[in-house]
Amino acid sequence: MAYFPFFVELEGKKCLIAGGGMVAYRKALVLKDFGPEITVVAVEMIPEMEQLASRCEKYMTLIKRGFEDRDIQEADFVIAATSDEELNRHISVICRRRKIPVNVVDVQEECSFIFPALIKEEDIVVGISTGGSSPTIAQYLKKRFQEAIPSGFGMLASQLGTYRELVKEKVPSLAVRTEIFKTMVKEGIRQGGVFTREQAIELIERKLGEHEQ
Ligand SMILES: C[C@@]1(CC(=O)O)C2=NC(=C\c3[nH]c(c(CCC(=O)O)c3CC(=O)O)Cc3[nH]c(c(CC(=O)O)c3CCC(=O)O)/C=C3\N/C(=C\2)[C@@H](CCC(=O)O)[C@]3(C)CC(=O)O)/[C@H]1CCC(=O)O
Ligand SMILES: NC(=O)c1ccc[n+]([C@@H]2O[C@H](COP(=O)([O-])OP(=O)(O)OC[C@H]3O[C@@H](n4cnc5c(N)ncnc54)[C@H](O)[C@@H]3O)[C@@H](O)[C@H]2O)c1
Repeated sequence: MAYFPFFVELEGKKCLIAGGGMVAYRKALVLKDFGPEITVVAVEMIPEMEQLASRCEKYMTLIKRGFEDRDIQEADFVIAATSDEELNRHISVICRRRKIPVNVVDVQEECSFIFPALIKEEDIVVGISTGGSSPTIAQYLKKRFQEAIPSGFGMLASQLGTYRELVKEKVPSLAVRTEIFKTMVKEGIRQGGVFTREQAIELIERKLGEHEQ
């Protein structure tokens, strides 16, 4: 059965990662761009994890010791990535019991959520999953989609996001608003990923004028 891609706000959420090896590090690296507070509990950390934590001091805490059940108490979601399979399974069981979403890296039956192959361009996020059938296909599609996304597209989306309130305020009709947003995207792409506020205001006036006639 296919998995549904909920897009969840992680900013300020508490993430616990058990394990401090390369697999745990890769998860921390991906997640940090989505703003959760990450706590890593592991007997040993690879230097990459230490460096990442010192770069993201405010959002990452490293605890060097063995995992203890109480570590999940505050967590909004958990990733089990230790080299101890038995422990990873145990973490999955106690999280599920408390309805805390849990991912056990590479062990689908112990996951309540799985990781997609991910493309992130600022606020544009593409998550590709095969429901676990073939992570290699997910990775292959990611490369293809990455090539298909024009450069600067994330920046353009963020920019257009800042005009949404303005358009909603000035343009009462949903149909005209939609037309304006479509024109902004088309023009933004043509202009290499930029659509200025002045152009937005000019476009709003023009479209309002056209629809008055
Ligand atoms: C997308 C990605 C994200 C990430 O890991 O962050 C991811 N796996 C990636 C790569 C990858 N993983 C594996 C290979 C080796 C080739 C192969 O086995 O196919 C490769 C490719 C490579 O490394 O070249 C091994 C593997 N993975 C799982 C199993 C268990 C099993 O099959 O039973 C085994 C066998 C272990 C063994 O044989 O022992 C299971 C899962 N892996 C998932 C995600 C979830 C389902 C995603 C989906 O729906 O497709 C799920 C269910 C759970 C989870 O981990 O969340 C990442 C792409 C990275 C990127 O973005 O570039
Ligand atoms: N490296 C890979 O590419 C890869 C790929 C797929 C699956 N895996 C699996 O994922 C797991 C992690 O891989 P890795 O390469 O990061 O391993 P690793 O050996 O580099 O790291 C394992 C981490 O688990 C920690 N750990 C072990 N027992 C612990 C405990 N009781 N409490 C807290 N922390 C504990 C260790 O301190 C270490 O930080 C392994 O089970 C591995 O088989 C690895």
